[in-house]
Amino acid sequence: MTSQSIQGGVTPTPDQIRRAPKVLLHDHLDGGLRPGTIVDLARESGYSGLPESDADKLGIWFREAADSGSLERYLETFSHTVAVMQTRAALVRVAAECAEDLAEDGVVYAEVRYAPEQHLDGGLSLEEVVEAVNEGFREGERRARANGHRIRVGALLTAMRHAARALEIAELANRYRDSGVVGFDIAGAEAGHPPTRHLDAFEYLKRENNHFTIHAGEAFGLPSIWQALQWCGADRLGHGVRIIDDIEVADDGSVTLGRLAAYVRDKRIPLELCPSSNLQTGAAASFAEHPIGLLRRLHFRATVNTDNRLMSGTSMSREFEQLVETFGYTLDDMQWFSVNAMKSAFIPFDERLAMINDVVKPGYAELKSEWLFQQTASTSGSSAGQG
Ligand SMILES: O=c1[nH]cnc2c1ncn2[C@H]1C[C@H](O)[C@@H](CO)O1
Ligand SMILES: [Zn+2]
Repeated sequence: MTSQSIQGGVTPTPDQIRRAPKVLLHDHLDGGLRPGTIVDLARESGYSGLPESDADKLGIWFREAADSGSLERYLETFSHTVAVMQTRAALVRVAAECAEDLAEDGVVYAEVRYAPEQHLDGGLSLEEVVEAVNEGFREGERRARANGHRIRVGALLTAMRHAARALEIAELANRYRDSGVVGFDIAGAEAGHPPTRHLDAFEYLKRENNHFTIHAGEAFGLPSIWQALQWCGADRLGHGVRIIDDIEVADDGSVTLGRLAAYVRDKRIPLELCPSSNLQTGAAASFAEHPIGLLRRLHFRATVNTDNRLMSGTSMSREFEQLVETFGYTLDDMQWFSVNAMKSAFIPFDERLAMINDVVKPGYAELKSEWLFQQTASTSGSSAGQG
């Protein structure tokens, strides 16, 4: 049953959280496979390295193995998902199911990322990888629509920061920018792999007026965020959660921002926050202690994301359920995060605006009106009883 929170907003039920229009900017294709699909694809391709052959047990294995407190060990689990994503058919299936699963969870717009260079072992070219994933996303969008859900999915092409193919992948992203690819990213182990090693790729994208985000401020702190913004020119920060290291909260509750934190807030740099993932890699100790609470209060351009649904056993709804439970967030807070994310998307301004005005805001208005009607019904019910 819906209730009214102390802030005066409406505290959403789990069902309302699922139905609320959500916007996702940070989700890895190879971190979101259905366990049953991994088992199927391993059987079809002859991959014998899976730690479990039963889908339920495999799902648990991923969550536990990723729960190590270290980003490096978390990333090791991707060897199994990447291993079964080496053919055109596998990529189409995984991408289609990704779009379907997100739509089923009430996501209306998503940017899903993957590293094309990790899907070449079966003989595909970089172009064939991108085209297979695009085809899968379009198929998933169609199937979602047939099931009464509308979603738009754009791809972000990731380059691995320990490798040396960033410029090549940036060029690929640019070539497909009008065909399903909306931007570029770098990911992988952060410590020891500064983003400035890939300056040529970022400078190329800037010259092309293209968009990119950089994983920064997750396993490594402020220097990584500073480089991503001030040397590389990132439009958004993948995680960026360690910006908290530049924010001081005094005993009396007063807050002082350092120069970098002030810059991030003043320039409205979007933070792609991924709370559950951060708990697993050790970037935060608990939901209650996660910096998202403070960053939201201080009006940073904070967004809520899944990162890797398989490894964290999560979804957008689950992330929001925990935020609602921990911080008492209301439908207004959910709308604020969703509008923030939509404003920060890499699609053109007019399309972002249309999503905000025609999809996101009406969706929340409808959920809030459900609450109003429930209130009216219960009030008139009780007065009828009294009268
Ligand atoms: O949270 C992350 N930080 C850094 N790298 C990550 C994270 N989640 C996934 N990756 C890596 C592993 C994947 O194979 C790759 C492309 O999606 O991106
Ligand atoms: Zn990530």
